[in-house]
Amino acid sequence: MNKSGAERDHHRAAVEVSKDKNGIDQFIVRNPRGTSVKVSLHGGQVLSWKTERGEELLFTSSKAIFNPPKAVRGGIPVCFPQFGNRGSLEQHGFARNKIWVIDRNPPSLQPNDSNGKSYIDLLLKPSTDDLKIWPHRFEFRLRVSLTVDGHLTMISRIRNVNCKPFSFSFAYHTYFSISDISEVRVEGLETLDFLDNLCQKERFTEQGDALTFESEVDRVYLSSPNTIAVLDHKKKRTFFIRKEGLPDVVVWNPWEKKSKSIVDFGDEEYKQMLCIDGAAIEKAITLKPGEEWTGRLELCVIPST
Ligand SMILES: O=P(O)(O)OC[C@H]1O[C@@H](O)[C@H](O)[C@@H](O)[C@@H]1O
Repeated sequence: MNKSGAERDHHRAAVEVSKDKNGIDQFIVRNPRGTSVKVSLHGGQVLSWKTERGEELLFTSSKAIFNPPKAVRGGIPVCFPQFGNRGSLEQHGFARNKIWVIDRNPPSLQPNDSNGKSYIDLLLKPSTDDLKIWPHRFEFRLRVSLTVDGHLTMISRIRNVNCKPFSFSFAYHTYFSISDISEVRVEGLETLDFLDNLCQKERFTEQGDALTFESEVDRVYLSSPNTIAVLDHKKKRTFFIRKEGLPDVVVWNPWEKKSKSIVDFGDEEYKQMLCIDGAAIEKAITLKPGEEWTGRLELCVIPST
């Protein structure tokens, strides 16, 4: 067996397949230290990211509805080809509400991406019904991988396989699990401009301090640095979000009143979650025929004092 074949088998051996209660395949990608990521074919959604001690790093609502084709409240659903209600499609686009397929013969990783990673590739292509509401042929390859040190990387490659250009927006809608929203601060968004979804998407400028939370927040920060940190004082851990090809960052917490209006979300659960999404929203991505776009997100968590 040549090296790349052996390497591939190693990656495959690290992936376990199971079915959710609706019979839809989900995959658990493990690294040698026991860190794991669970990915569902439903929505191409990451549902869980656990440390070697079994600690869950992503939030999923206790009221989440596992009823395809609806996306599950939590984890990391992918918003494509539209973010939010900025367009004529359903909220956050259709990708999160589709059944994806697994690619059993994925192309090999870039040399700098292959070091000790276990990974899985999911694919989405538009159905005839999708083409009626969004008439653009695309191929979406989502690679979810885990390094030996437990870093979770998601790489989306979207290719235009049509004969005319199309444009889209995109977000990795990441629900971080936190101790308490009042104990958390976000660094990396200071002094940036943002569009406030709570004020008709009006543009404001953030002040010089790290973000802390004391009421509902629903914002798109523009042209952000490529590293953002979420510091959780009570849990004594910090999430680092590193992104490429994703200039914007969404910050969302529904707070008390909005939480009560979301059916698949507990009244008090806003305290234990914070969505920080690597995204491309303000300036739509346009692909000419044959062109491909890549959006990369790397998440890691480190203990802090
Ligand atoms: O309930 P959904 O469709 O998953 O969206 C949740 C939230 O997602 C956020 O990203 C949006 O900025 C919010 O406006 C929205 O309420």
